[in-house]
Amino acid sequence: MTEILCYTAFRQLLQMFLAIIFFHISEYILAISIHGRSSVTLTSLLISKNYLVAMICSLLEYLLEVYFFPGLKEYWWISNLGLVMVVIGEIIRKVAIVTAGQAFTHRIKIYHEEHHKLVTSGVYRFARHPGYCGFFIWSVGTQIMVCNPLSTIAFTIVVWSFFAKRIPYEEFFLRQFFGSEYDEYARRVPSGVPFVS
Ligand SMILES: C[S@@+](CC[C@H](N)C(=O)[O-])C[C@H]1O[C@@H](n2cnc3c(N)ncnc32)[C@H](O)[C@@H]1O
Repeated sequence: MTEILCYTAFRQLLQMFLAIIFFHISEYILAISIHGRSSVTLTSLLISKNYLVAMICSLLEYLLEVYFFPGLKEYWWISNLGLVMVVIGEIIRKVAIVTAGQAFTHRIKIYHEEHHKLVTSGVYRFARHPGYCGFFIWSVGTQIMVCNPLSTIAFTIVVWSFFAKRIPYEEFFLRQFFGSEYDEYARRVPSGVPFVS
């Protein structure tokens, strides 16, 4: 039992830490390579206080469950499904960042800059918010990967609610910037986040 527990905990926690480290460092490096070092701050690491609290809660849940209910962590098909979600979510998000290029800023633009063009090509042909779609899949995937039932539900609700508010706010400005071009784009392409129109 100790052996299984050690192997399971070691592998799942290692996968989670690697996923998190890779996500944040690649996000920062991409931001620097697209916008230049002088325009990028540490906020591009995307590590907020709320995010840290969520990750610490998920780690606590993991440690408590691996101790009290070790059997819960042995559903490897569920854990591997989470791993697949992490990889797919990461790919979708990074492809979105590269496709949008300079248009992809971590802070929502509220003033139209001349070089800001509407991106509707590549992955933006299939979803208006592939970056958010990718993050949603990635974040929920991290919790499925470590077989954390409570955090899976909590992450789904919290991340979904965050995007359900952020998307209309972001689109309010996109409609101001691009007018009917954005209306027409929004009519034909889904948001990419479930149940957000
Ligand atoms: C964090 S990025 C997220 C982009 C997009 N919502 C996504 O999930 O891929 C936010 C910035 O992207 C810009 N943006 C969002 N969709 C865009 C599009 N289709 N074309 C150009 N800029 C876009 C917004 O103006 C905002 O400043």
